[in-house]
Amino acid sequence: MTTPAPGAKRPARPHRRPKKDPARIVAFKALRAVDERDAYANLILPSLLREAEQKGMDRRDAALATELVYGTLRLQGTYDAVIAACIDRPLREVDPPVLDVLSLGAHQLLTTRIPSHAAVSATVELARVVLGDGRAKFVNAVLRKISAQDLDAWIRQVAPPYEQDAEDHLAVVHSHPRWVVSALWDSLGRWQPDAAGRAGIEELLRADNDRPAVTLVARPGRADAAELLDALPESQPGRWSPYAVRLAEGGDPGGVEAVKENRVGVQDEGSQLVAMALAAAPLDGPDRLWLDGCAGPGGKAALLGAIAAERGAALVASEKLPHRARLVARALDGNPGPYTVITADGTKPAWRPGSFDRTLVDVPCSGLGALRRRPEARWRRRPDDIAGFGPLQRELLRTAVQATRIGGVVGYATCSPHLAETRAVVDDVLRGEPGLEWIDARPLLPGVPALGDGPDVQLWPHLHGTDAMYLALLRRTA
Ligand SMILES: C[S@@+](CC[C@H](N)C(=O)[O-])C[C@H]1O[C@@H](n2cnc3c(N)ncnc32)[C@H](O)[C@@H]1O
Repeated sequence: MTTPAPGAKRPARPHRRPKKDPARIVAFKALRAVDERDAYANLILPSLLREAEQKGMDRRDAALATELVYGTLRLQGTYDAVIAACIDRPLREVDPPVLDVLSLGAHQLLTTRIPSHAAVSATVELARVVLGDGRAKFVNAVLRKISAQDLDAWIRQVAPPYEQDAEDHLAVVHSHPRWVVSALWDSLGRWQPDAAGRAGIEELLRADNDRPAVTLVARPGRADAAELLDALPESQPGRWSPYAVRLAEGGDPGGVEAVKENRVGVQDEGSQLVAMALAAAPLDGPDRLWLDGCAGPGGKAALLGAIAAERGAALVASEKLPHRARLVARALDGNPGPYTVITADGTKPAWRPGSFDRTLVDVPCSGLGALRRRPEARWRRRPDDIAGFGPLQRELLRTAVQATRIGGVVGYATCSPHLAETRAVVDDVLRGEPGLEWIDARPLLPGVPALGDGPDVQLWPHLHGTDAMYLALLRRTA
């Protein structure tokens, strides 16, 4: 081989086709769908994985794609701050697909164990496939800057010091919008005043970024937790609910026979506790007919239906949206006792006042209590959404009260700890309805610690290992 003479033009490198890496391509497609079409990662990813598996993607690649999507979405706020420090224009001027590739690269470099050189080269190859060679060069340059230091060093560089602006610091470090940090901190301070310092809020924000275990519910009368624990290696009993079983990491509920038979469902332990507490609230007089007024997709309805059946009571499960009412019907299918699923607007009741002995309204809310399950939700929500839910939440609680007989019990639940969606709603309705008595919910969640000073309860991911469910129980007295 002859060496070119000094100064001679180098021969052009033969064009090499980029290597297609199925895991990263799936991860990129999922991020695009979340970004472009407001898709939910937990819905879009399984369908993309199925498609890729049909084309030969193996389980290891599927696991990598899953980790890349959830990890990138969870720490998006932190990665955005790092990427912004590595480019010379505002982030909003970067094309969204380029930003998605950069975020995937930042995640691999700063949070996974993938060696830096492999993270950069695999992400640049991805960029060549999905963005083209020109933009891949830009990706390469930015990723090389990111790889110059580790996550801690980047955070020291891009987050304001805690002492200077605590909320902004926490927002960058724990990748939550600032207003969400602020709302969660207010609520934690209200419920856990002794554990709402810096350490407390950081534990909560960290818990939002942890992947939650998949929890099953053994619907009473149809299955029991012991049967599941025997059948599922490395599964663990629930912490608080006797019906709960936590799957081992990576466990797939779709493969569990009892889930296929609908005797067992997938349900966070916090949701199980809400249904159990409503069912356990003391009642004078008959206990025959229960209502779930906001039932879709049917998790709580299925547990309530099973408990009601054991007691000889019937359940009416009502849901406004027809497609969600169909999910409720599926969740209740095979329930051992009587039940009816109806499609109805809970604010325009399809039942006579005072019909029910127990009523649950698990109202539509911001979902700020389930951020660990829906990593993209925190970036979609806006502070205005909270006020937007308020009138409907109050109206649904008021109609639930009217639906319940005197002496009966109403449960108001949200999957949000935001004070404007929890205490403030119940306080307002109580002010306008003199015939209501607040029931202390704490004794109805036996063994569950750190429930505050009552009478309502707020669960927390970092303290209870559940979603941040809120529950108030009211008895109709007049
Ligand atoms: C938080 S979800 C309920 C979750 C359910 N309890 C479970 O555990 O599976 C709230 C539900 O209320 C429904 N909804 C919204 N507005 C409603 C209304 N006006 N009347 C009845 N249901 C409504 C939503 O469609 C949604 O399915």
